[in-house]
Amino acid sequence: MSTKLVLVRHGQSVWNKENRFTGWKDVDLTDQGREEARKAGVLLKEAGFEFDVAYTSVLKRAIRTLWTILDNMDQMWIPVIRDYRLNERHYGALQGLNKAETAEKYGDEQVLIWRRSYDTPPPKMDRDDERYAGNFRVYKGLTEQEIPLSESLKDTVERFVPYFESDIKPQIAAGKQVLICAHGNSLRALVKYLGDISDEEILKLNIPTGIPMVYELDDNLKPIKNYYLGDAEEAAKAAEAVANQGKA
Ligand SMILES: O=C(O)[C@H](O)COP(=O)(O)O
Repeated sequence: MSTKLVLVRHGQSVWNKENRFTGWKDVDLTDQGREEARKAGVLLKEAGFEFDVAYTSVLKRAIRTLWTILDNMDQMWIPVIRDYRLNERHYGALQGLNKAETAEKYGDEQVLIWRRSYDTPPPKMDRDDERYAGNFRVYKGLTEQEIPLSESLKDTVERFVPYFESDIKPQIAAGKQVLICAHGNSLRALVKYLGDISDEEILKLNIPTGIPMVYELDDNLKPIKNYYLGDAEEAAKAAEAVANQGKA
């Protein structure tokens, strides 16, 4: 028997459009992002998905994408769990900077390391920075250790995977159809873990906005196969465009 798990990166956000490092900044979707979310909902509905529970981050670009998907599937009634552990990887002091301009200043190679290396985090944000997540009510219940100043993908794996194991995996194991709506790098963290992808290989993975990614899992919840719903060529092109965002 195979179980399906669906992952969706939020639709295009305002800072995706402006090509700025976003991380934990709570920016909303653009009109294009809303349209991507609508299309994702239609694709999932047409493919016959019936979700039992959905998980998302505490960032509005992912939450609104999830709402839009469920609205278009007429499944807004299912339980939705928001948790900061699904948040985007924290981009540290880079948050807010333009990616191409940062590449002009520091070089494509350095920006690739900050964006895609497994264990090199971007430069840290200071705790007295107004952007520090501890200043926002949504994160008030977290300890200082839980509020990142910057994260590598490895740090994001260490934040997200234990939550996946303790909270999401038991639902899948119980036969529930689960939808996860999150972010480019928090989903890369999960994909790395699910597929046991090496630290080197994960560098090449870029996840496009708003395209549902379906995982078929075996009884041990190991992936049998995974694919994007809809036009595969369009998904590949969109992933390539994400890869190029960090070039001068
Ligand atoms: O946080 C961000 O800027 C994006 O959501 C993901 O960015 P990346 O593709 O540059 O890692």
